[in-house]
Amino acid sequence: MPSRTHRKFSSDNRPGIHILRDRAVLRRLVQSASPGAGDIVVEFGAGTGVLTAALAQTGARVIAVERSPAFVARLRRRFPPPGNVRVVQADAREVILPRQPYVVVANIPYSISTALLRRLLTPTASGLTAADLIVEWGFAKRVTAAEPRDFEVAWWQLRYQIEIVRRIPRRSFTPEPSVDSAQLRIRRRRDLRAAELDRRRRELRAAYRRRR
Ligand SMILES: C[S@@+](CC[C@H](N)C(=O)[O-])C[C@H]1O[C@@H](n2cnc3c(N)ncnc32)[C@H](O)[C@@H]1O
Repeated sequence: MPSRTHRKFSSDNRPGIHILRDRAVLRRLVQSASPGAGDIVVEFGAGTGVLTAALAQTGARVIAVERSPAFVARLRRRFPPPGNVRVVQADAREVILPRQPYVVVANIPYSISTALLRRLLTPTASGLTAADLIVEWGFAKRVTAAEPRDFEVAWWQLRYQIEIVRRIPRRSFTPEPSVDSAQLRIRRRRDLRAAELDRRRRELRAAYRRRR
C-alpha cells in the first residue's frame, strides 16, 4: 500500500522524480545557500514544492522551474500570485536564465545533471554566483575529483569552487532512488581576472589535448 505522500504524486511518478522527505536535509540545503530577502533563487525541478516553500520563507524571489504540467498546476495552486514565487513551466535545460546575479538551489533530476551544470558553469558571462544542489553521489564525485577526467570539469573547477558537503542516504527521498545522493556546494571564484582566466583556460585545454 503506497504511503499518502507517495499517492499524492503517483500520477507523475516517473523515473527521476524523488521527492525530498527528510526535513533536516532540506534545512541544511537552504542554510548552505542562505539567500537573503529579495535575492533571486532559481530552483530547477520544483516538483511538489517542498523545497520551494522553504526557499520562499527566506524572502528570496524564487523562480520555480518545472517541466511536468501536473506538478506545475499543483505549484501554481500552492504558490498563487502575488507572492515571492514565480512558477515557470519549462525544461531546465532551455529556460531563460536571469541576467542579474542569481543563485540556484535544487534537487535536480539525475538524468539532466551534466546538461544542467554545463549550462550553468560553462559560459564565462553568467549571473550565477552560487549553487547548492542535490545530485547523484557518483556524479558529485566526478565533478569534485582532484584530477578531473575531462577538460569540461576542469574548466568548471577553474571558475567555481565545487565541493561535496555531505552524503545523503537514498532513504531521504520518496520514492527511494537506487543510489545515494550528495549535497554539492558551488561558489564562483572571484580571484581570477579575465586575462588570467583566458590564459589558464588555454593551458588547461592544451594539457587535456596532450593526455588523449
Ligand atoms: C528529484 S525531483 C525533485 C522534486 C522536488 N524539488 C524535491 O526536492 O522534492 C526532480 C523534479 O524535476 C522535474 N524535472 C525532470 N526533468 C526536468 C526538466 N528537464 N526540466 C525541469 N524539471 C524537470 C521532475 O518533474 C521532478 O519534479
